[in-house]
Amino acid sequence: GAKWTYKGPDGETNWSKNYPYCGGVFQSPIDFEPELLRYDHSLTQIELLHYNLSDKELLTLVNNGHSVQLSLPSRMSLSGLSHRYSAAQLHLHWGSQSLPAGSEHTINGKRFPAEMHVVHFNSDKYPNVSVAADRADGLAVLGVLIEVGRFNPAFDRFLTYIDGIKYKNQTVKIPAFNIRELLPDQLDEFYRYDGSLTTPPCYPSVLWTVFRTPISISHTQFLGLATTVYSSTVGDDSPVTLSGNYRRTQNPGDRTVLVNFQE
Ligand SMILES: NS(=O)(=O)c1cc(-c2ccccc2)cc(-c2ccccc2)c1
Ligand SMILES: [Zn+2]
Repeated sequence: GAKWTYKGPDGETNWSKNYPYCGGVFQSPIDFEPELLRYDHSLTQIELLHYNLSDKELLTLVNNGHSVQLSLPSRMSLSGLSHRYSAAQLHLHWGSQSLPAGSEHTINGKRFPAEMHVVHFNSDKYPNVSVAADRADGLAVLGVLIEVGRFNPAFDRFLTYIDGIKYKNQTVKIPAFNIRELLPDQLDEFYRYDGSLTTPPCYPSVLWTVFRTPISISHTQFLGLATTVYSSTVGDDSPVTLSGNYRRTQNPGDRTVLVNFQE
């Protein structure tokens, strides 16, 4: 599809010119402001199936020019939702060295340094993520807020390889690992709402689950993420650092955000 960026003339205010859904309803991300939240005791826990991958298998890490993305096997899945959702990929959104706030979702206006998305598709109804991507019940994405603090060994399982994907369209195969270790210890408290892909084509096809508890990475790990990869291709005579790859928060409209916790 048409190229899009996070800054400049192809930036988010113009996405809807080529991607009409980006100007539509149920857009993500949103700010979790107190007035939007509604406690729902019937929200069931998310269960992660087969997240503990063997290091005998290889995953593809790619720089797609907009993010760093790790492929995931479809035998990894979520239960506890209305359908089974099988994993497809995980990727990140982050700030920059000078502006270290790059999460997509915000909590009462607080933007975190980064955010990880684990993308799953409804494998009860659809054969793969591409078919599911534009169906209203097609996708379930887990959002993990990332703060800077303690070093995160699980994060280094892929971060140590990003020197191999400095440029757009570069890929590297990495040994798989326990993806559960990338998620917060506590999965019991989360925000749940109906939204969209936060990048073009912005399909309103995502059931969002954003965990309340952030994970921590070290400042060095954050700088590694924010300063190593380029959005430009190898040989491009003016390399552009890939950073600040987050969409601003969208109008919630009359949506409420369900939460399974009370202050
Ligand atoms: N941010 S997100 O979780 O809504 C999301 C981001 C990206 C994305 C795309 C380009 C560069 C970087 C990130 C792709 C998808 C996607 C999910 C299912 C099927 C197709 C695409 C979903
Ligand atoms: Zn994302």
